Amino acid sequence: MDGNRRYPRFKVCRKHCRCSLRRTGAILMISKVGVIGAGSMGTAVAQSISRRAGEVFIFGRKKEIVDSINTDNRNANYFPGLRLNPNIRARLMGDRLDVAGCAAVVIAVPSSEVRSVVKAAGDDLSDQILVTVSKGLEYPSLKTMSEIIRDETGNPDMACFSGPTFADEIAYGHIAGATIGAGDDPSLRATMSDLFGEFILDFSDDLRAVELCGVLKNVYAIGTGMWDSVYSNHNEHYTFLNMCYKEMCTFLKAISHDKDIFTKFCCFGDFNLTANVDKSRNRTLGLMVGKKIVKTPYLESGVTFEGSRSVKGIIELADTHDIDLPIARFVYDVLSGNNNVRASVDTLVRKAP
Ligand SMILES: NC(=O)c1ccc[n+]([C@@H]2O[C@H](COP(=O)([O-])OP(=O)(O)OC[C@H]3O[C@@H](n4cnc5c(N)ncnc54)[C@H](O)[C@@H]3O)[C@@H](O)[C@H]2O)c1
Ligand SMILES: O=P(O)(O)OC[C@H](O)CO
Repeated sequence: MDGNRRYPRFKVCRKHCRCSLRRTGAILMISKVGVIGAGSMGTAVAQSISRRAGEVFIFGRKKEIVDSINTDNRNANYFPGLRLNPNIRARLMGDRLDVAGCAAVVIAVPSSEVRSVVKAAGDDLSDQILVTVSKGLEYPSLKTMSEIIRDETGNPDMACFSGPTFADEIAYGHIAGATIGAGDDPSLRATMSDLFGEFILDFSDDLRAVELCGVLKNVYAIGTGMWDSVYSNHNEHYTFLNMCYKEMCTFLKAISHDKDIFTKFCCFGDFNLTANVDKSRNRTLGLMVGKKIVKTPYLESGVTFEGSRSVKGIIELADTHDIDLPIARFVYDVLSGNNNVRASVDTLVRKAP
């Protein structure tokens, strides 16, 4: 299906623009947005935003991808069949990031790279609105992406975007819901609504908790894949899914002041999507390790398996709140080389409260 056909080229309204950004009293247009990361999520988000903004610049580190976007309006590595909107241009990341004039910059690289990318950008990212879509937890600092970005840029204008949002489906313009995690500054929320106006949005003022939902759901998606590699009946699958969600919510209850987080897109929706749908890399990793199709270590594959990188951190973070996460520990144990998945799964069943 040609996703471009569903959205006529966005016309920048210069008079009564609904997309005006009202920061610090000034009326700004979404004339220019930066996206760091030319992988699947960076490209997808750029395509979505380009339907609502004047220009979108993708900053990539691979010359062939930058060239493919600029000469052929395609990201040949990630979406060879998708024609990118012509107002998307790509730039090679160099010593400086030329993000001057961008109303917002979206950070869409794997979580393990976020600190080095924003550190390298230094002052270039100090006065834009920064939005992270990366779902991970730094180890051993146990910091979320927004905490890392704030550390490195000193910029307080931070938000995150998280929900049941497979990149390819975003790129082709299919309906999706997402949670914006941001403080309660109404102008920041308004900017997010403008940028992500294609999505059904809900909001949380607990940015960290929204980010942790994205971390947790990846871990439990791996776990569900492992479980499903052993048990294949529907009752079994949904029983485990329920056990995972309960464990995730126990942790969130302890750390979040957002009492409604459990019903938001970043929590229920993203957990279900990632744990249930084989398109998920995290679920697929669990299935493949469980079925012994791949052995650990598998990280050399270059595939972005976020849950495997953050599982140790999430267990330690829960420990600091005196919370035990037996399913997360099971995931960590199997990923660390315990390849008797059936025995570990059976232990989980026996220990279930
Ligand atoms: N793909 C999805 O469906 C999806 C959806 C929501 C959120 N996310 C999150 O977005 C983040 C990125 O995932 P993705 O799916 O785009 O991964 P990806 O593997 O498709 O792409 C990652 C991109 O980042 C680039 N990159 C890596 N290190 C870099 C560096 N140091 N400097 C510049 N570029 C660098 C790679 O070259 C690659 O192009 C992850 O945290 C993921 O959880 C992904
Ligand atoms: O493919 P996954 O498992 O990295 O999941 C992608 C997104 O996070 C889904 O919202």
